[in-house]
Amino acid sequence: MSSSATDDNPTGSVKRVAVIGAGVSGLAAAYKLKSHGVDVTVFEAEGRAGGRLRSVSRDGLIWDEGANTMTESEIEVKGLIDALGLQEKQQFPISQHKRYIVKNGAPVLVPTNPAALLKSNLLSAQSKIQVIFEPFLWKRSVSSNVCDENSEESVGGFFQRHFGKEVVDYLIDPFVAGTSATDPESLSMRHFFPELWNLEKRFGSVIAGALQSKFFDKKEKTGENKTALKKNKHKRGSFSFQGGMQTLTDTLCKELGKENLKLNSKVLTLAYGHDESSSSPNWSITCVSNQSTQDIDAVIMTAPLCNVKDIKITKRRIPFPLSFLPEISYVPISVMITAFRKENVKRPLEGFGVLVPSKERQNGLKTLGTLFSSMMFPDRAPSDFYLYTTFVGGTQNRELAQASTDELQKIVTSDLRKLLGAKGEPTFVNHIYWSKGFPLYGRNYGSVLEAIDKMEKDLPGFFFAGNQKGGLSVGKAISSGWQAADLVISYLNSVSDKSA
Ligand SMILES: Cc1cc2nc3c(=O)[nH]c(=O)nc-3n(C[C@H](O)[C@H](O)[C@H](O)COP(=O)(O)OP(=O)(O)OC[C@H]3O[C@@H](n4cnc5c(N)ncnc54)[C@H](O)[C@@H]3O)c2cc1C
Ligand SMILES: C=Cc1c2[nH]c(c1C)Cc1[nH]c(c(CCC(=O)O)c1C)Cc1[nH]c(c(C)c1CCC(=O)O)Cc1[nH]c(c(C)c1C=C)C2
Repeated sequence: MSSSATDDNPTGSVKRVAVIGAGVSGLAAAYKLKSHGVDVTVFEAEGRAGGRLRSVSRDGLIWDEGANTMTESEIEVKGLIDALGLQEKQQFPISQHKRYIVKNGAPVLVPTNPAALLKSNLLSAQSKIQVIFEPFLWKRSVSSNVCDENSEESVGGFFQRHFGKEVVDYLIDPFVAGTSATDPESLSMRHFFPELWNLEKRFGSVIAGALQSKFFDKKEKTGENKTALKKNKHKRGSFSFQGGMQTLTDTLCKELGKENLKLNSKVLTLAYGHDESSSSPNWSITCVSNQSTQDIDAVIMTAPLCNVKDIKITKRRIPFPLSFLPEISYVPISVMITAFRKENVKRPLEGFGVLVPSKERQNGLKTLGTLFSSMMFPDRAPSDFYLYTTFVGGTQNRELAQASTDELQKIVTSDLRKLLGAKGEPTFVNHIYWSKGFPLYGRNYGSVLEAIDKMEKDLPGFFFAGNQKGGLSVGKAISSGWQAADLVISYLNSVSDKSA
C-alpha cells in the first residue's frame, strides 16, 4: 500500500474504503472519498453502473428508464455538478413549470402560486376558503390541533386535517403519485414530509410556518449576494443532462477510474475483525466472482436493504444476524416510452407532464402520469415526433405495474388518447418494469431507520447511504452519499489518531 503524509492523510498510510453499489449515491460517495486521497473501490452487482439512472439512445430517440430529472435543492448537488464540469451539459426543460393534473377527465394547469390557485378551477370554492383560513385555524396556541409527536399519521390524514379532502384528492394524491408512485394513505407524514411535519410542530399552521420559515431563510440569505440569487433563479427547478441522467453517473465513473469500479461483483459476505497481516481491525469482502478483497478500513453500503439482508456479515468471526432488519415494502412501477407522429396527436400539451389523481380512475384513466419528454427536451426525438414517458402501477395498482407490454401499451395509448388526443398506435414502444422501484416510506419507516442506526453503531467503520435514508430523489441520494463519505473521513482520521 502506498504511503505519503498529506493534510488529508496525516498518518501517511493510504486508507482503503469499499463502497457497495454503483448507483448515484455510491458513486458520489466514492468521488468524494477519492478527492480526499482515499483508495476507494466500488463493488457493483450489475454489469453497468448507474443503478436507477439509466439512459438509452436508439432510433433517434433518447429516454430515461429510471430518473428523468433532478433538482439542485441539496447543497451538495451544485458543487458536484460544478466539480464534474457538467454545467454545460445540464438541460433545463422548456416551460417546466407547466404541469397538469387531470380533473373530470381533462388536464388542468397546476397553479404555480397561491393567487393562481384561488383563480384556478382545480379546487372548489369551499376548498379555497379552507386553504385561506388554514393559517388562522391552526395557530400554534391551539395545541389540541397538533397531532401527537410520535403518531405515525399518514400524509393523507395530515393534509386532510389542515386543508380538507379535495386538496388531498387533487393536489396531494397526484403529487405523491408523481414523486414516489404511492398514495397519501400509505405514506408516513413524519418520514415523507419531515420538513412540513416539523412546521406543524413549530407553528401549528403549515402555511404560516412555511411563510415564516421562508421569511427567516430570506433574512439569512440577505447576507448573500442578491444578484447571485437572481442570476441563479433559472437554476431552480428540474433539469437533466445531454444524453439523459446517466451522463451524471457515467461522468462520476470516468473520474473514479475503471480500476476502482468492479462490475458484475455482487457482494456476498462482509467480515469485520483483525487479521494477521494488519495492525488495526478492518473489513474483508467476498463477491460473487469469488474475488476477495482484504484490508479495508471502512464500508459504505448503498444497496437496497432487501439486498443487504442476503449479505452474510460477521464480526470478529461471529455471525452478525440481520434478523432485526424489518420487512421493507417496495413500490413496483412500469415505465412505458412511446413515440407518436406529431400529426397524430390532436391536443399536444406544452410543459413538463400530466398527473392522474386516483379519483380520476372513475373516468377510465389507469396511468399515474406522463412526462412530455420531447416537449421538455426537444433533442430527445426527431422533430416530427412526440416522445412520452408514462408511469403505471405503484401502490395504487401493484398488479398493473407487472402487466405485459401489450396490455400496458393498450392502457397507455388509451390514456394518451383521452388526455392528448393521440390517434392510432405509437410508432415506438419501450417497456421497463421496476419490481422494487422505490422503498416505501410507510408508517413503519421509523423501524427501518432504527435498524440502519443499529448497524452503523454495532459495526465499526460501516455506514449507510442511498435512497432508503433521507429521501428518494437523485439529489437526496447524492447528499446521503456525500454525507456518508464525510463520516468515513472523520472515522478514518479518528482511527489514525488512536493508532498514532
Ligand atoms: C422509475 C423511476 C423514476 C424515477 N424518477 C426520478 C426523478 O425523476 N427524479 C428523482 O430525483 N428521482 C427519481 N427516481 C429516484 C432515484 O432515481 C433513485 O432514488 C436514486 O437514483 C437511487 O440511487 P441509489 O444510489 O440510492 O440507489 P440505486 O440507484 O438503486 O443503486 C444501488 C446499486 O446497488 C447495487 N447493488 C445491490 N445489491 C448489491 C450487492 N449485494 N453488491 C453490489 N451491488 C449491489 C444495485 O445493482 C444498484 O446499482 C426514480 C426512480 C425510479 C425507479
Ligand atoms: C407519474 C409518476 C411519476 C413521475 N415521476 C416519478 C413518478 C413515480 C418519479 C419521480 N419524479 C421525481 C422524483 C423525485 C421526487 C423528490 O423527492 O424530489 C421521483 C422519485 C421528480 C418530480 N416529479 C414531480 C415532481 C413535483 C418532482 C419533484 C421535483 C420537481 O419539482 O421537478 C411530478 C411529476 N412526476 C411525473 C409527472 C408527469 C409529474 C408532473 C406533472 C412522472
